[in-house]
Amino acid sequence: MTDDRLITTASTREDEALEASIRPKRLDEYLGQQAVREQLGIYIEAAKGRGEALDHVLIFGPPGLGKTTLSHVIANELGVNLRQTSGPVIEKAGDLAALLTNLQAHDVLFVDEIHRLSPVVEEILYPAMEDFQIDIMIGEGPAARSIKLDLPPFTLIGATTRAGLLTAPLRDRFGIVQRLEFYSVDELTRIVRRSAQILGIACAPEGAAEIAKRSRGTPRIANRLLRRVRDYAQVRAGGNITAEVADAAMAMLKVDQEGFDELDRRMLRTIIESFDGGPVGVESLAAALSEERGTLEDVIEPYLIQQGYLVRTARGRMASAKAYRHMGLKPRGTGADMFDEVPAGTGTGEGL
Ligand SMILES: Nc1ncnc2c1ncn2[C@@H]1O[C@H](COP(=O)(O)OP(=O)(O)OP(=O)(O)O)[C@@H](O)[C@H]1O
Ligand SMILES: [Mg+2]
Repeated sequence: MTDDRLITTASTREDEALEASIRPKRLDEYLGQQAVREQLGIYIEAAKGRGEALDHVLIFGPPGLGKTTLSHVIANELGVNLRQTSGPVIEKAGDLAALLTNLQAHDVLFVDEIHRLSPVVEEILYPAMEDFQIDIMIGEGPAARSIKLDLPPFTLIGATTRAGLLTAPLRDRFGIVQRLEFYSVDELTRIVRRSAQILGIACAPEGAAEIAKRSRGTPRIANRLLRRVRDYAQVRAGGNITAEVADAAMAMLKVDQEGFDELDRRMLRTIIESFDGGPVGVESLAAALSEERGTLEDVIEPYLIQQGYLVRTARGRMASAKAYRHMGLKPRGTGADMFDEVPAGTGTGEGL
């Protein structure tokens, strides 16, 4: 269902095609994520200086924030090959063993959706990460025996949308853990301007800013909106993306001032109207919206929470006063606006 969302964070075939040209390849083209870039820059330089493989890296953050991109950037900066796979694709221990034994010294093995590795496969990964060794079983039945293979020193880069789903032993084996944050409007403006330049799109700075503002803090969405606004500009406005053209295009696309689309608004409206503002459990909410729980948790709510529209409590999700106002409704007297006005940790005083 979410696949036809314009602002879906999942990548589409059109994305993939343009990907190659606009995906940053070096650390200095990777915009935003200041702290992550600075730290990784140091770790990479240090590992290269010592002539060692970079320590294993875990990257987590919501879809479309640049996990895959960053992994490629790291391999490029290290000057090594990157082999790419993903958790659900590695079915048998042997699949992983084949990947590992084909690596060259200091190569990067990128495992996307690493939280979806099967437990048997994960077991193989532990000694591989720790000692660059794997135990594999040869043969079956009574004749079966286990042999130890040495691996070249390599760097495992794992990416996941939710670090909470990783088992503790796996998580502990990553020396470097980086969390990607939603991008600021300024950062996204720079990303839009860079993409427009590469794709040869005439985009005024104010037009780029307008697109950036509605991109839900997410570069993938920013790049996609840029392409849709370009189509509109080409047909209706002589090809130039100004602030007004961007605004008109986005109105047509039904992306509102905050970058929310139908599904975001439906989620907020459902909490407010069907569940009296919450708290409502994520399962009930998913059922009411006919969406998968995972989609709500990974794709929709992180940004709503970060922006303060949604509050996650032990008893479920609640709409904040900001959400009521955004939907053109008057906030409830108690719970809802309490979360909006009272700074965290100041207790329950005010509203009650
Ligand atoms: N820091 C950045 N600077 C510029 N462009 C970026 C940056 N991060 C990501 N992008 C762009 O955003 C798009 C999506 O990034 P990417 O595919 O790396 O996201 P992801 O986190 O791997 O998403 P998913 O969880 O769906 O796999 C890419 O097209 C890339 O060009
Ligand atoms: Mg990815």
